[in-house]
Amino acid sequence: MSENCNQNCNTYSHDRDFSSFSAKPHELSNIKKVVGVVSGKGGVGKSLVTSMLAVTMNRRGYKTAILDADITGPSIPKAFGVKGKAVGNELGLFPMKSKTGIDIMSINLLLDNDTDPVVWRGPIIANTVKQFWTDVIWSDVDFLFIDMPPGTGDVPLTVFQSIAVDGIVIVTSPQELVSMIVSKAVKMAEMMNIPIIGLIENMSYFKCTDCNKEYKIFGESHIEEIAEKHNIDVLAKLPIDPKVSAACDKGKIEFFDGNWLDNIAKYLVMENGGKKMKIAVASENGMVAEHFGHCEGFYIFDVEGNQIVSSKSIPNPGHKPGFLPNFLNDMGVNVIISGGMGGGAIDIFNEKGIEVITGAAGNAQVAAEEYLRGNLKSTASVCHEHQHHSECGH
Ligand SMILES: Nc1ncnc2c1ncn2[C@@H]1O[C@H](COP(=O)(O)OP(=O)(O)OP(=O)(O)O)[C@@H](O)[C@H]1O
Repeated sequence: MSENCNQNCNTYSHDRDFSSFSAKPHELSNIKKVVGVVSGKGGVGKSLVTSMLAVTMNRRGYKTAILDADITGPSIPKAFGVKGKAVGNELGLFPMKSKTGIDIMSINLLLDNDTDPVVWRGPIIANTVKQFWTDVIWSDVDFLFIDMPPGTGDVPLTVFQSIAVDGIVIVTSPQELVSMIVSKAVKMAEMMNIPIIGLIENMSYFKCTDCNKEYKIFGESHIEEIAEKHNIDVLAKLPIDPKVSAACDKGKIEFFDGNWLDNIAKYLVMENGGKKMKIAVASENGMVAEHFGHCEGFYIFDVEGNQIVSSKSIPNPGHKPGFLPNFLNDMGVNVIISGGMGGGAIDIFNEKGIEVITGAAGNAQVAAEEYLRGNLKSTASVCHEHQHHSECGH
């Protein structure tokens, strides 16, 4: 890790230097950035945030992976619906792939029975995590997210000593204890000289779907004051969302709908120097089309380093159920922007790991540029057949 960095620099751009860590990654691994997700105490949604971060970056076209270091409470495979046993050969152990291509390694993918409890002592747990780093072949990973063991005790400390983590995200919930818990996590990061990317407050509020009112179920948040005290950023506030917990329970976290992690995604993209991606905009006379399925054509914008470097316009090849999302996926599109879109098309895009932005309007290129600046948020609006006479691309 760079000598120039201290915990206050709030950046995690480091040259990969593994010399000061006790464990080296597998020689066939190629990992660009390692982001640890920590919590001062259990049950605040650390695993959920880890999963959503990996999904969010995967949707942006990055190769992402999750190392489930929460050995005694491994919940990542279940959230992704990944079952079975990870395989290995004489070279090493291979992670298992989620439906949208996220690499996952977890103790639950090695146990005979995933309901077997892991009743190991701290050093064995820490050693297992170390092996997930040294013995697993993580090939061509842009972002490896580590779901850290909960708390700030011996096990996470040993893991941090072993693995070259580029930065950590601290997950909290809005409770009285938070100030103390965050302080502990910050101190741990300081001791290890690991940059803190920022704070994520989970279960921040609950939004009533009938009246749209927000209720602070766990009380008022003090996250801003806490963040200011430690000179770190609040990157996201996640609501309590029954759809999210249902998605976890059904193994479908990859298909969550929500843009709560856009800020942190933007930050990670910038820190990675931007990247190549393709944005498609459903268009009508150069403007964002109101209805995806029956749009005139698509602008395809090639992006490098967060800038549009080229664009082309292609006619709509025809509207058949399910056809267009697959067509755009085959073109390597990572993001689709439209006015409205049918639920069926949104589901297929989500399954393919393509980010969907609906509710956009105005000039097509400006919409793509606004997306890149982080200013274009999806309204998540779904067209229904009766509203648009089946024109939204079901
Ligand atoms: N914002 C949320 N909305 C709805 N459900 C949530 C939310 N956050 C977490 N949950 C649910 O709460 C449970 C605990 O979350 P999770 O496993 O992510 O916590 P954790 O901090 O990793 O726990 P531990 O530290 O014990 O491993 C899960 O069932 C998850 O689906």
